[in-house]
Amino acid sequence: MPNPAALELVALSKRYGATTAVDAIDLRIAAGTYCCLLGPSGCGKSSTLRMIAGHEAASEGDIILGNQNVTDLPPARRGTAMMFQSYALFPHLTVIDNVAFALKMRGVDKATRRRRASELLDLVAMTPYAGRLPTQLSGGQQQRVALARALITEPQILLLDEPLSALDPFLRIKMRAELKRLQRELGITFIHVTHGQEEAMALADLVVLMNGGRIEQMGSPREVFNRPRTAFVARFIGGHNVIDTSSGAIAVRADKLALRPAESGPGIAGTVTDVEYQGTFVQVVVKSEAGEELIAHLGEAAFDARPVAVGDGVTATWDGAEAHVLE
Ligand SMILES: Nc1ncnc2c1ncn2[C@@H]1O[C@H](COP(=O)(O)OP(=O)(O)OP(=O)(O)O)[C@@H](O)[C@H]1O
Repeated sequence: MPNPAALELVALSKRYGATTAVDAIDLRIAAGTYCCLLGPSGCGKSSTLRMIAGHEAASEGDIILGNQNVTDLPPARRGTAMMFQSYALFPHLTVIDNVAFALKMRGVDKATRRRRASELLDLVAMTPYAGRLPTQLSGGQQQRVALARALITEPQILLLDEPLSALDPFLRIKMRAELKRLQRELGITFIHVTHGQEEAMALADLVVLMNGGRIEQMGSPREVFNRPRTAFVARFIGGHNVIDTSSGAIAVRADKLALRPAESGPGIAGTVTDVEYQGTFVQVVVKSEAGEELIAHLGEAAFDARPVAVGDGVTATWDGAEAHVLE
């Protein structure tokens, strides 16, 4: 693999007629990073990815890969490769011919093509399936072939558009671990579009959370989870309560909320509306007098020490140090 290069987006925008899908975003991704573009449907993740790939022209701004401005280069000359959600394998070609396809297009001789394709099949543990057709493979196997096919051009950056969304939950978690392993082994940059916050947290070195065509917050999963900048981030990333106080909105993690008996001092008074046992914790939903829902994740021992039931009056409290002021 060639030396991986850093990627920089400079005031990058995409407009479709009157719709601004991506609104002047600035982003720098260090070489060898696993980056997840995360956000709700329509926030501009795929448009950003397609502009990096060159499948979509930028309306404004620049895409710099290493020290080359690739904004106006065709996809094949950028040093990027894309893996699609549908895998897009050629149904009439065997697994090995699917993987070798890009090299054939580039006029590479047959022996070299076969050797490189075999190496990549080995990398994704698909060597025993080299002679099969795509229809004779499971979803997870098709995905491995699609990965091998994208990697054969030795990209500096692999772009993945919702790569796990077609898989069942069990396979999704298994393939998620494989993607991470592959990225670590290859040492190249992966940019992975997802709307799943759990997926992004599990995979990313860098989470880029988008909202309405802009970057709402970026950082390591722990930074974003522990220091959400806005109410949108706290809600989207989950596991937080967004609470309006007299001095503005704050976020408090569900596992940092404690429940005391009713009228036991400062806090938010409310009524328990739901109790769910979740194995490692008990989720208690409290409806405040103002009608807001608060979620508390109590450790099993803490719950057993002071159990609550639906209909109980409680006061939700938190340590001041656990309250994150939101913009
Ligand atoms: N080809 C297009 N023509 C017109 N509008 C488009 C086109 N592609 C995307 N859009 C619009 O641009 C905005 C961003 O779309 P984009 O596909 O980038 O979002 P996304 O975050 O990837 O969403 P999803 O998770 O649903 O794929 C949306 O409002 C979408 O409707």
